[in-house]
Amino acid sequence: MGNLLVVTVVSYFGTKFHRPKIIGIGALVMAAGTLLMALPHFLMGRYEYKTVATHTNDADHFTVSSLCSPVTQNPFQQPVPGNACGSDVWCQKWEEEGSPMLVILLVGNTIRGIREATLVPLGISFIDDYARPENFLHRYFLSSNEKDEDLREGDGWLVTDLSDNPFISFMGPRPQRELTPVNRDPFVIVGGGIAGVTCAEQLASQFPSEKVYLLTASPLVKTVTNFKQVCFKFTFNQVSKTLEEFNIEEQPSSVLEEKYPNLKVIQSTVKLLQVKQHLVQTENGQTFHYKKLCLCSGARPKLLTQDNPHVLGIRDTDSAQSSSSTHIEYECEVEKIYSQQDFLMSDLNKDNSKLGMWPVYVHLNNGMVYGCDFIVSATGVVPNTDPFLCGNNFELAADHGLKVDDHMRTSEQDVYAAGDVCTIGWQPSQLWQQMRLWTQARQMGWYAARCIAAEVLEESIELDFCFELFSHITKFFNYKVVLLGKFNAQGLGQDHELLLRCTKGREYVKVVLSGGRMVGAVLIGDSDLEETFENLILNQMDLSRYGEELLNPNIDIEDYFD
Ligand SMILES: NC(=O)c1ccc[n+]([C@@H]2O[C@H](COP(=O)([O-])OP(=O)(O)OC[C@H]3O[C@@H](n4cnc5c(N)ncnc54)[C@H](O)[C@@H]3O)[C@@H](O)[C@H]2O)c1
Repeated sequence: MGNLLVVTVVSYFGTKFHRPKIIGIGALVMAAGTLLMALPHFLMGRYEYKTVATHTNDADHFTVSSLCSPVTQNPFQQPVPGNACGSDVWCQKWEEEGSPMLVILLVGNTIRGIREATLVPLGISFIDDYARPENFLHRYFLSSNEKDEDLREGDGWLVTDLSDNPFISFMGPRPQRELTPVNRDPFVIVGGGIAGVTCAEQLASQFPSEKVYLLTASPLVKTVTNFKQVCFKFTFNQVSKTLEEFNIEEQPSSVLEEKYPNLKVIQSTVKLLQVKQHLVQTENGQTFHYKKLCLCSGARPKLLTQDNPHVLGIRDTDSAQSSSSTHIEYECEVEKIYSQQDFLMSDLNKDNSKLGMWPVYVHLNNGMVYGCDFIVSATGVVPNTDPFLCGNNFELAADHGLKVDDHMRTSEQDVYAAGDVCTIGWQPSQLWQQMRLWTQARQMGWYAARCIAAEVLEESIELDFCFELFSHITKFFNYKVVLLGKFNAQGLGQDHELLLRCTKGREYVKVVLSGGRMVGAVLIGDSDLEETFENLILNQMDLSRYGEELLNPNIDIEDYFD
């Protein structure tokens, strides 16, 4: 009864929590129920016989009669030596005591039954999730429908914590049966950022009859809205090849699940990955056996020091400006960060005692020392790879990202990666570089899903065109900003020239030329040059003869190159 009362609730909600803990709580409940069941034994006093079985000469014949009945119902009734029961008074008393005892027994048994609800569905599913396929217990628990159920649930469960061998010695030799293959979830994606969500959406729509699991540590997921491949007003029907604009919205996971019925979002941090077993485990105790896994766990701000609470991390402040209240130290690195206590005890304090008391001090490698209220560390990001590395053999890039090939595959089989967590391992095009930005996270998530699909469907796939030319559109102080190719002359050394055009309050245009060819551009404001420049960069047309005319505002450059 207890089992029936709670089994539905426990099976449904139990999986959302740490199952061993719930099973432990179930064991405590069972202990309480068992104690309650034992209670009448101590409350009732000595056991008194209410009936007696009398043996007659006929060996097979017993007569049962009530000792409480004043009237003998059976001619063969014998008096029971030492029996106090014979009066109506005593029998009445016994019945009065009996009913609460029965209630206690009933309640105890019901509470005890509750334990079944935690042990059976959660226990069996826990073993299913955690036991390795080659493990005998796994085989035993999952494939032995014909075996005795109590043994499976009870005794077998007790030895779960033991290793295989003692169990096998106890149970006898391993049955020579074929191992039932682990039922794998087709697609598992880790990370509810832009890369993970894009990948999950793409897979869910391409494989509507397959389950897609998105496991994410964050309570909200980041979704792309208002996506458009940039379309320019001058060439109305033409869509840009690489430029795209979209908004990012944080939304509850239910929005995704409603849109894609085969997509399930699990809000729990992944704490373990075993690539050999194709197994992912989350903090809430759930385990997923994947066919294809895509890791999109993003990156976290790189901190100058982990130990000081006065050092805060943010992702990017590329554009710190000097003002009367801002002082910038150029061409230096942080040598060391001191807490107040450490600083006062250090040698530096002797020469810098005029600095006064500050919560935190920073020593730069140009010799300068500053006291501060807090330090903002905006020194880039570190890919979130920690939970995936232990016991696996991922190849990492110099920036600690998971190295991926041109199909977004990591070095481990069936594991893909996209977004900030990965670092490209292929030779990039001359005009593209990896930067950890929204645009690339979306493109990589989308392309990773297409690569996974191609492999599942045994189709071939080419590196997507978005990796041909670096392009990024964003907003800065409400000005549209377009970055194209080697917009900062990255990797060009001295081998480049710059053309600039600036109209105060309206636009800023910078073009990077190398060998007479356009290789990059920065467009701020409403220049409307992005499509033309995208084409010029992709075509690699020789522009030497146009010189500075290229940015002459009186020339309609669109017509010029049409
Ligand atoms: N400006 C900002 O503050 C900011 C912050 C984050 C991301 N971004 C943008 O997003 C881009 C990256 O997108 P992305 O999708 O690669 O990363 P992301 O940082 O947007 O998302 C990573 C996701 O992975 C989840 N995650 C991390 N570790 C996990 C774990 N062990 N188990 C389960 N989930 C885990 C996080 O909860 C998060 O949902 C960046 O390039 C950047 O442009 C910007």
